Order: sequence, then structure tokens, then C-alpha cells
Amino acid sequence: MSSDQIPLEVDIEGAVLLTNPLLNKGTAFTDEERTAFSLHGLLPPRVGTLDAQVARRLQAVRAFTRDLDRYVFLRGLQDANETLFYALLTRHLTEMLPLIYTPTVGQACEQFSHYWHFPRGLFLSWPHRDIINQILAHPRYDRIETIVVSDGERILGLGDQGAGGMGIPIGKLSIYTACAGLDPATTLPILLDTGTDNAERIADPLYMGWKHERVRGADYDAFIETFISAVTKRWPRVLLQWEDFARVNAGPLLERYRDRLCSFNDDIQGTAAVAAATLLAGTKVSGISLCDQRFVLFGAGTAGSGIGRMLLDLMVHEGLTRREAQDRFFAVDRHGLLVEGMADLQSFQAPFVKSRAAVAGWQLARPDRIDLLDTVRNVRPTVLIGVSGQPGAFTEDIIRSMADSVERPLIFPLSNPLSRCEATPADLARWTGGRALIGTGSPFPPVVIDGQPVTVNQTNNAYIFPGVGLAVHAVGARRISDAMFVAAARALAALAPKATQAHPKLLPPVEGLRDVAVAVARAVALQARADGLCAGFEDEELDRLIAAKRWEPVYRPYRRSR
Ligand SMILES: NC(=O)c1ccc[n+]([C@@H]2O[C@H](COP(=O)([O-])OP(=O)(O)OC[C@H]3O[C@@H](n4cnc5c(N)ncnc54)[C@H](O)[C@@H]3O)[C@@H](O)[C@H]2O)c1
Ligand SMILES: O=C(O)C[C@H](O)C(=O)O
Ligand SMILES: [Mn+2]
Repeated sequence: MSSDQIPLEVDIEGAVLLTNPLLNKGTAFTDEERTAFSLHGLLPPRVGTLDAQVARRLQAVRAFTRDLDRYVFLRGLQDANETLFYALLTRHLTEMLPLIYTPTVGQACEQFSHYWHFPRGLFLSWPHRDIINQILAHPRYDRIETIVVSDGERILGLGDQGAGGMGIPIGKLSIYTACAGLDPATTLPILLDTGTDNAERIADPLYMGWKHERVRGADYDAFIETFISAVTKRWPRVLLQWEDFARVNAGPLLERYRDRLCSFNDDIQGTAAVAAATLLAGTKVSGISLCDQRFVLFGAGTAGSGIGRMLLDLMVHEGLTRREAQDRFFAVDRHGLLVEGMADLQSFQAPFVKSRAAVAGWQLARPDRIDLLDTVRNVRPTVLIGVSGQPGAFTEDIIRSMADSVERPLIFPLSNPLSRCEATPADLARWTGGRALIGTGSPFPPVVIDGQPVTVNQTNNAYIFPGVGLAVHAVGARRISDAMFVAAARALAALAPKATQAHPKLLPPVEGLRDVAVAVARAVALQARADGLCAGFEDEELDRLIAAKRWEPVYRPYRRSR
């Protein structure tokens, strides 16, 4: 008997059972179950199947005209019946992912206080900071193994969304379950509500978060410390993913806590790994090795510094000195190219700052500032990566200039959602005569090149974090090293479809994200063992350990517990 057929002991009945999203089966409760659990009369009489339920919900999703309405409908389904929600998601991943995740989740965060209907996850707010231990103590959280936490300050490229940022942890954990197969009963989205500096939210009478300017500095740090202390006390072995924190906090929080609990920052580390993987696959197509590329990074913030650091490490690993690697790397932020002596330089940007001598002979449009076009003209990059949240920043001039000096330019406008992307794939294809190898953070429709539709690679950390989480739980990793993310990047790059045609894909299709999660998990688990971060296991055991952590969205039979 497979584990899916072993009856589950259930001790609730009637409407209470039907409103428990982890146990509800809706019309798929059998006649015997309806009798055993007092459900007759509460459901229409005909017993349904999961297949029929998926078909019914799918046509309902498709009938909406606006994606936000589809999101609200799907979230309602998730709150009503998680098995059905995940069955629908996993069977129609390419269609559903953009609805429950990027880009629609961005709108959902902005509109959070307007469509909200049912609580999910935990809101831990500044006014309730003294009772965080008490809140976490409830037995309903006994099984928690994975947390995604945000404070809502940098939601995609949409800025501060306050409490509405909860959409992001919910969406990320939905992907953990849909792609990595983590049991939804073990996942917990958390929003830390320390106020918002978004004037529109504060002015909105319906805004549901704490109406107060953001708590900052030592008070903020103390709040996070209270939170993390409570988390580590309650779940010493939990996996915690930091998500969508502002630039001032993202890096410092990761460094402060990565040795205190099993944790990582998705925007720094997950993004670096997916960008590196797309790039490594791209080097195979362009025929220019990683160490022979010239890189321009646009937006040297959280994601940019993570990507930059991983690329420098990879080049050093391939044989360059750190200095040689840095010489190939140029970073542009809001005040232009990062050059020594510039105002507002951040400590995490240090590896990417150029000496004045390095740019001394450059031709510039204006003497006092080196902007992206100047940088592209002088560097003649082979790789251009955007993580700036600035739509349209990759202009026709810039892209044509880049394409003048490289046959297959690698161009990755990674900012999300669609409205924040540095350039559309259609424009990039047009301006480069179809030669650009493109990766975007958000999903775009295929571009037509030479009359053929070409899939746009979705360089999104959803290719990485599910596999990392799966590995952590499969082998019981205590901590997450940078090398584990490098292993994830290499494993993903190895999955790139073979580069045979003129417009090869650099990433496997979104439809295959479940297999990607397993392949990434294998590589990450092996690296965790090599780094001494988990108990030992035999190679032959690994597939079984991974399979054992995978929950499938199917209905198990229920038996009344006595
Ligand atoms: N594809 C992915 O998987 C992925 C992952 C993480 C982040 N992102 C996207 O990347 C973007 C940035 O995220 P982040 O966490 O790095 O944010 P961040 O705020 O930490 O960094 C953004 C950086 O862009 C700079 N910037 C702002 N305006 C600029 C301008 N006009 N010119 C040049 N630089 C400018 C800022 O100064 C900052 O350093 C967001 O849109 C986010 O959605 C995508
Ligand atoms: O959420 C995403 O789609 C990717 C990334 O984590 C982001 O912040 O943009
Ligand atoms: Mn993010």
C-alpha cells in the first residue's frame, strides 16, 4: 500500500472539517466519509474526484478577465482546500505560477487591504512585540519547519507595501510546496509589521497594517532580535528565508543571523545562483568562457551585490586572481558607475568600486558622472544584468551600443514585476537583431525572431530556493553555506537544454520546476555534507531522503480517530 492509501486519523467533523484547508476534500469526500464525519447535507450529493475538482477550478480561473481576480480566487481556494489548490498548481504550473507569484503577487501586495478575506500566516507587529513568544507557543505551530519572513519594505521593485507584503511569503511558500513538495502543514509565512513609510497606505482608511512610520535603527534591530530569539527557542531546527527586506537591512540581517539559525536571504543568495546558472548556460552558447566575459551590473543593491559576489567567486575558482576578476566587473548604481570617492558608497559595494585610474581614459557624455551608456560604450560588456527596479533603463542606445561589439550579448533585466523590468524582451530582440540571449525575472510571452516564437528564460530565484529548502530538510542541514548556492547554480546550469539551435533555452521550462527542485536539492545536499553542515549519509540514500520529504497533493482516505 502506498503511503497515500494509508488512512489518516481525523478527529474533527462537519463544518469544522470542511473549513480546515489542510483536511478539507470538498465534494471528494466519499459516502462512507460523509457518514463517518457528519457531512451529509453539507455538500451537494454527488461524490466528486480530484480530477473533476481541478477541471472545475481551472475553468473558473480562466473565466476571469483580470489576473488580480484570478489571484484572489486562487488564494480563496488555498484557504479552503490546500490539496486541491496544489493539485491545480502542479498540473498547470506554467499557467498558475504567474497568478499566485510574480508578477500578479505584486499587485496583490499593493491591493492587500482591499481584497483581504481570510487570515493566513502570522503578523508579528511592533505593538505586540512583548507577546511574540506567546503567539508562537500555540500548538497549531508545532509542526512548523519552514518560515519565509518579510517586513514588506522592498516588495519586488514596488517599494514599501507594509503589511501588504504578506503576499510575498505566502507566494514563496506556495512554490515550496508546489515545486519542492514541502508539506503545507509545515510551512509558515510571517510578516513583521514594523510600520510603513508608504504615504498611500497610511492615508488609506482600509489599510490593515500598523499605521505608523517605520521603526528604524536600534529599535528595529531589537525587534528582529526578539523575533529570532523566539523563533530559535520555539523551533531550533527551522529553516528561515529572509525575503524582500530593504537594502539597509537585507545584508546585515543575513550576516547577523546566518550562524545562529539555518537561514538564507533569497534576494541575495537565491538570485545570485539563478543569475549565475543562466549566465553559465549562456557562456556555452556564446562560446566566451566566464573569465573572458566583461560584466556590467545595473543596480548594485541587495540582489546586485549577491550576483556580483557569486560571479567574482566563480571567476576566482576558475583561475583568475580576485583583482583580475574585479577588473572585469563594472557596477552602476543611482549615482552612476561606482568609483572610489563617490558619495553614498555602501560597504557591501566595496568589491565593485573602480579606482579613478581605471576610468581615467574614458570618453564621457558629462565630466561629473559615468552613467550606464558611458559604461557600456567604454567597457563593451558581453553581459548586462539589471536589478535596479528602473523600467526602461536599458534604452535602445545602450543595447545597440552593446550589440555592436559582441555577437551574442547576454542581457538579463531581472527586475520585477513586469512594470519594473529594465527592458522588454521584444525590444531587446529587435535592437540586437535577435542576437541577444535574454533572461528576465518576470514571465514574458515568447518573442518572435525570424518568424519563430522563442521562449524567454525566466531568471527567477524560484529555480533555486525550493531545491535549497528541500535539501536542507532531506539531510537535516544545520546551516547554509555560500558553496551550497554555488552548487545549486551549477546544478541548474547543467539542466539547460542542449544548445543546438540558434535560439537555445538557457533554463529548463517552468513546467519542469518540480524536477529542477530535486536536481538542485541533490547538489545542495552533497555540498552540505562536504561542508560538514549535516549528518553523514550514503550517496545511495540521497534520493530516498529527498523523496521522503515530498508531499503530494492527493487525497488520502480518512478514518475517525477514537
Ligand atoms: N529575478 C529575480 O529572481 C530577482 C531576485 C531579487 C530581486 N529582483 C529584482 O531586482 C530589483 C532590485 O532588488 P534589490 O533587492 O536588489 O533592491 P535594492 O533596493 O536592494 O537595490 C536596488 C538598487 O538599485 C539602485 N538604483 C535605484 N535607482 C537606480 C537608477 N536610476 N540607476 C541605477 N541604480 C539605481 C538602488 O540604489 C539600489 O542600490 C527588484 O525589482 C527586484 O524585484 C529580482
Ligand atoms: O519574487 C520574485 O519573483 C523574485 C525576487 O525574490 C524578487 O524580489 O523580485
Ligand atoms: Mn524577493
